[in-house]
Amino acid sequence: MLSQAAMRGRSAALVACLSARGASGLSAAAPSPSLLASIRDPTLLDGSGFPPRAGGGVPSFRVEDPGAPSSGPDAAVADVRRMGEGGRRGGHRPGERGAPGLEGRHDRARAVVGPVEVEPTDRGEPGRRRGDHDARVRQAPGGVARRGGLRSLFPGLLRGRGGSAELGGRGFLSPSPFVGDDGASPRGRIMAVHEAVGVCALITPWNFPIAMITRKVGPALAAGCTTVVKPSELTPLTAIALRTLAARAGVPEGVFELVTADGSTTPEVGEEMCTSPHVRKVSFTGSTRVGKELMRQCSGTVKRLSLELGGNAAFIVFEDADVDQAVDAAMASKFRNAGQTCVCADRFLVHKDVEQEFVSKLEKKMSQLVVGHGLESDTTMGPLISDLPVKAISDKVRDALSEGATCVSGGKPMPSVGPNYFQPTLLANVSPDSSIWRTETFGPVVAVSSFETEEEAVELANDTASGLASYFCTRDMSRAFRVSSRLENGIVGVNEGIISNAAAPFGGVKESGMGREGSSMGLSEYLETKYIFLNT
Ligand SMILES: NC(=O)c1ccc[n+]([C@@H]2O[C@H](COP(=O)([O-])OP(=O)(O)OC[C@H]3O[C@@H](n4cnc5c(N)ncnc54)[C@H](O)[C@@H]3O)[C@@H](O)[C@H]2O)c1
Ligand SMILES: O=CCCC(=O)O
Repeated sequence: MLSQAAMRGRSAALVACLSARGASGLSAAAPSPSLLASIRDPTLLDGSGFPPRAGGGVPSFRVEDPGAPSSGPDAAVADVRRMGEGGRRGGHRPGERGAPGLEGRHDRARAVVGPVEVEPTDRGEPGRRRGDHDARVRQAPGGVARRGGLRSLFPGLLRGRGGSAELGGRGFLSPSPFVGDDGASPRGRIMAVHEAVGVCALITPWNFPIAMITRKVGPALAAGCTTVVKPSELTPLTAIALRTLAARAGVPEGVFELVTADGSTTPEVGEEMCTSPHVRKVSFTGSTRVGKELMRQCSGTVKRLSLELGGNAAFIVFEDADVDQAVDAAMASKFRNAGQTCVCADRFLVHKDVEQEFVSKLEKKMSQLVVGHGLESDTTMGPLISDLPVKAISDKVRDALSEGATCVSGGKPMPSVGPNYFQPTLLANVSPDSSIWRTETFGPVVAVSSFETEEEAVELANDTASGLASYFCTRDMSRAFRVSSRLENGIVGVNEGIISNAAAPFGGVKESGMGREGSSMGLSEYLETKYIFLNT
């Protein structure tokens, strides 16, 4: 077990080491002018509370507002040189645990308000608003309410495990007598203690830029670990704002560090994190392709590894389903974040007896979606993250149609709204061999295929390498249990499309990854168990 001081040293060493390569390898994030103009509190991005080190030739990279009507003129970018700039000192008593420290501080209001103003522009999704009756579609459960839940959950769990503010999770787990194989009387005590894993490198995606960080940093800090976060190059601003708020709330330096990198330098930073002997754990959320590469890189130093990877969720509507309820669940699951959610329903399997009713009711609901910029008050579906997925999804839709699918609605980009928008799209008669069925879509396309028997539906749902989430709708309780246990997924939603919750274990099986986030299992990912035999 590393002492806290040693962990701090190592965390600092890691950051220094990354930073030493910074002149060539690290970049600073700078918002595009239109993005900067829409951020109500730019001081969240300027590093107040922990002054950035002077330039040092660190290059900057542009961060675009995905919802902007066009990319806009390439005017001078603001100087928001940031992070990853070396060898900071600082103390992290595990009892203090930075992220929970956000609670109850005078900064709390800003902690809630600030990133909301950054996040819709950083990644484009509309936020939840007061009196919002469309919240199930509009909401970001990666959004602020759940982030609050994640922050407060882990310290509570830690206390529940016998840890305390002072012990920092190192409370003894029920000592028990040691009895030898010969059955002789006890000759000692078996004890087990939880200890922090150590320095954790955390790599996160763009689609929920705050929640994907707090899901990792929250339990890591609660366990007494120190962290270095590398956010997506597409959404570094929310991470910077979060780090600024953490510093303002009193999280010591060296405990929650941030390294920003652009697309070209990211692999180098990732490799450093995965191969450094100082890093004891890597937790990655992102694509299966990158996750597999990081897993390979981590093998050299046998790191603890958590992988939250891609999905391709099936959504089954059985003949006994309440079709209205199924349509609501489908809307919530599919159109959250414009379909850019790892647990979004992708493959809709609908029993042939209710297919027509389901498709026509879903089409009607989809026609009510309002597509636009996330900061506009009536928007219920925002943009895709860039024009690359617009092109990829257009190609998949075109291929599906050429393979016999029919386009019930949508099917096209929306250049009049902006370069990154795609119509909410409903395809019927989709072949299970088409690429839109076989690979994660990450966009607002409902692909429907029909089935006749439960056996067939389960087989089609499981016929994929991914195993993150699946959903099904039924009014038959026996079927609910039977099908839940047969689906090869880490998460199953029954008659419900939104399944994320801070208190629930979130994660996948098969090629969707390993480990869980949220719940007490999310905390265990950052704790080692040490067995101590005390001969009495
Ligand atoms: N299972 C989950 O909980 C979960 C949650 C959110 C997103 N996802 C998945 O993430 C994907 C979308 O996110 P994305 O496009 O940001 O994924 P991505 O894999 O492209 O990027 C994720 C992160 O990895 C970094 N990265 C990319 N190449 C790297 C490399 N060679 N070394 C180190 N880091 C590298 C990126 O900069 C980013 O920070 C989807 O597949 C989605 O399903 C999964
Ligand atoms: O994109 C994946 C994470 C979203 C969620 O927590 O539901």
